[in-house]
Amino acid sequence: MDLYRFLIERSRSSQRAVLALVLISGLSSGLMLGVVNAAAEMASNGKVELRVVVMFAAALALFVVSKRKSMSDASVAAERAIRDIRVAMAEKLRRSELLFVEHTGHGEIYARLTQDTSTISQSMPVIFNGLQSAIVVLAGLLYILFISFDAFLMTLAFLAAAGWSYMQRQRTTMRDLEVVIAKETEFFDSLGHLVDGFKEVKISHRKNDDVFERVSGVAVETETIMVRVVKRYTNHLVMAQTLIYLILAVLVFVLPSLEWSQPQTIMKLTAAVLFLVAPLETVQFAFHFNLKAQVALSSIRALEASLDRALDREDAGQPDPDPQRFAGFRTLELRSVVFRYPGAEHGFQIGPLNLKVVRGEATFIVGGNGCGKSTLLKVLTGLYQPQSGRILIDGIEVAPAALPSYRELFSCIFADFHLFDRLYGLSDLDPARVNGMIAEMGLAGKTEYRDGRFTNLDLSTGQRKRLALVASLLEDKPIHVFDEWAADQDPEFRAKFYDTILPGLRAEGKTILAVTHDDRYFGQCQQLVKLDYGEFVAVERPQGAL
Ligand SMILES: Nc1ncnc2c1ncn2[C@@H]1O[C@H](COP(=O)(O)OP(=O)(O)OP(=O)(O)O)[C@@H](O)[C@H]1O
Repeated sequence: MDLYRFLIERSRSSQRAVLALVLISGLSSGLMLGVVNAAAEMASNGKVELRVVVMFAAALALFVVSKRKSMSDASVAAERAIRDIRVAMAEKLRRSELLFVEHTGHGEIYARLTQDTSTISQSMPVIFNGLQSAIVVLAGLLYILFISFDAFLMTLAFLAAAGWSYMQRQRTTMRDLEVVIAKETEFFDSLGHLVDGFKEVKISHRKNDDVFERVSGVAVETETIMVRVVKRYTNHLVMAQTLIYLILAVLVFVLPSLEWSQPQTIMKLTAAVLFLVAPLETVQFAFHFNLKAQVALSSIRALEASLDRALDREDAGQPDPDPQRFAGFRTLELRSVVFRYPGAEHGFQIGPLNLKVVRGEATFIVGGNGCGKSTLLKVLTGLYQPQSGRILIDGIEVAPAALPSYRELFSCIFADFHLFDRLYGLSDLDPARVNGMIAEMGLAGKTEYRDGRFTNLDLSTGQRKRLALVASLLEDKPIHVFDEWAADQDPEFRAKFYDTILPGLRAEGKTILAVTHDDRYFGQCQQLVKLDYGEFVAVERPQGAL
């Protein structure tokens, strides 16, 4: 039922109007059967009356109008459904917590938003067509009932047998389709590894073979299940058609031997049963697509439910964050903050941590690999919410509802930053100023800011970081966060970063939080924080600090 509600909600016409159109087109088609049969009978008696011709024309006109309108509504509804799902999911995705997105495979999101949505959209017109055909079948059955009760009972019994046999298999098919959907997610994931890890794959033929085997293996598994599903479907289709032909056989071979049967009645019944063949096939087709669409919709709903659970409560349903709310801050503090990664049995933990960051100062964070420096930055910037402890601005706790505004304080270049081709979130930029900054970063001739986007992002890691720095400086936020920014720079840019850029930012009143290993530049910070296994082992003012 979820699927029907979903389809009808997105139809242009009201729910009743859609059902009325389906009913009218089905009934008008049934009416044509009756009229044609009546005309045939009249023709055999020598004259076809004008009223029959008029009735046929009226039924045909009704059929054309209602069929066209209902089919176009179905297609519009299908496109609307895709748009609705995609927009709603993207909306939920952008409001969800970072941890959820980090832990959800890309394959899961892509498969739901591409494969499953198109399954639903392709199914919708077929399902609407199936509904109309079901009405035609119903009208045909009524017509048979009108001619002969025995023939009606027989046809009904045959159809019920076909329906019952179909229902028996439906659960198995549904389970198969669910497995196919899971396999498709796996396929997207393994394909993602092939593309993202292309260098590694290209350089080692054994790795190449293994990854390819995984991709093709999943494709073969999907094929095997789909072949099973399609075979079951075609078997059923053939069986249902065979039943129809059996009905015909009974009509033409058995009924004439019965005393009461008239040749004209048998002719009419034969025409009526033949008339049912095509709509019955359409109904079966629609059942098959209905099953596929239902399974696709359930998997979309499952991802939607996960997104709802992962909704960043502070980000959802709130007015837009206010970037100015904390912009004039003097101090930022962590008090007894503890953050632990959920899920894993011994999830990594940082804290309890106490730290005070003063406006206009630079805090450098140092520590060994995996000691929690990036995690600390995500907690400090409000991207991860601590399990306990508080974040204070000027001595006042940042309430959960204020977190989105708090996050607006920061401009970050994380170690795994994403370089956008456009300066999203910035408007009225002077391209000459942007290009001047690009030149200062030594990127002139490599990329350019033109027509609102960077002309080239195929840069070295260090160059990409420099371009990210241009974007970050343009954002003009009160706090700059750098996660090992200088690690990929040559000595010249490293020196420029520590000796010119950071002091320049401080001179503008900006606060700096930087993860670094460059001990020769520790004199450029006012606070040095040493982290070990998630705990601070030292928080000090380095010698020679300015
Ligand atoms: N999304 C995550 N889910 C679960 N555990 C994570 C996640 N991200 C990081 N970790 C774990 O947290 C620990 C600290 O990682 P983090 O990236 O904060 O360290 P780091 O000090 O920045 O390391 P590096 O210097 O190597 O960048 C690691 O053991 C890592 O496995």
